Amino acid sequence: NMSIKEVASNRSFGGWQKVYQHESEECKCTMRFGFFPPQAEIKKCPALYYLSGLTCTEQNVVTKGGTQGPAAKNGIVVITPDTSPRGCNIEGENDSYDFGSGAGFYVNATEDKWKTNYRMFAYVTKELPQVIRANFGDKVDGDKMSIFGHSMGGHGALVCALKEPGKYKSVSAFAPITNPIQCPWGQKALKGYLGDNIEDHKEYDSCELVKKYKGPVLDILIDQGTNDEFLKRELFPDHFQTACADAGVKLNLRLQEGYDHSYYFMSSFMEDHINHHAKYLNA
Ligand SMILES: N[C@@H](CCC(=O)N[C@@H](CSC=O)C(=O)NCC(=O)O)C(=O)O
Repeated sequence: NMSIKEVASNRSFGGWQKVYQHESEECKCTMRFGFFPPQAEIKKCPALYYLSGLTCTEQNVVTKGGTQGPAAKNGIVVITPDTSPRGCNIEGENDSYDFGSGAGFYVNATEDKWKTNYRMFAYVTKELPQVIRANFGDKVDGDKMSIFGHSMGGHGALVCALKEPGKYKSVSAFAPITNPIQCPWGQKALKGYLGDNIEDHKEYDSCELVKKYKGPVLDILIDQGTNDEFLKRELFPDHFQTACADAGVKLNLRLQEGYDHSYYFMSSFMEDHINHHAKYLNA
């Protein structure tokens, strides 16, 4: 079932910021996503997917990310999925901010309790692009996709690009969780969704995945605030920098003086990220 229902529509920067909902086959629940097609009436636009962080729905970036202006300027559709399945009645799904609802971590879960619904990797990389193609074939150029995200969503974006070589024309991230197998947020989520085998966790760890990446040349942009309250405990951009250097993958890691982990930080550099993707999407 590819049908979608509009739940919000607001004029913005000459386009329309939409929110849709649909019944997801992968997540077996109703999922929402933001959709901003700036020049829908004029030409088919390439698509840029944005993955949000812990506690977010599709709303956070729609209202605070500042994506619409730069997306309109570059003629890019921005698609912003939710961070997890919702309302699945799984025991414990709402118990913590960093696991379950709002914290899908963009994996395909294998643990019994979670595996039926928590399939955010398949949802983001396969189902949602199919839904977009089926509903907006006239608005969106389905062959041109890129991906970026924040924190848990920065991890998600890097993992999607590294696990699906060639699917995305470019990738970038704000303050990503780059080495989840070594940080508390990542260890909790990967153990909870995937079980105890560390080899399975490595399949969703950017530092591990970049070591064996064999796809088209990547040019990764990462912005990281130096006053980010999660930098030392959860994010480890230096680990990813070393892993990229060892693997010969181009990474532009920019340390932004005084910025924290919030949307104030991201909205400050949103235009740079969308310009980065435009270079590849509009080539
Ligand atoms: N003030 C925040 C603290 C936690 C936080 O910064 N959450 C981030 C994602 S963290 C990693 O994935 C976030 O995007 N929060 C939502 C927001 O709109 O800022 C909080 O209490 O959420």
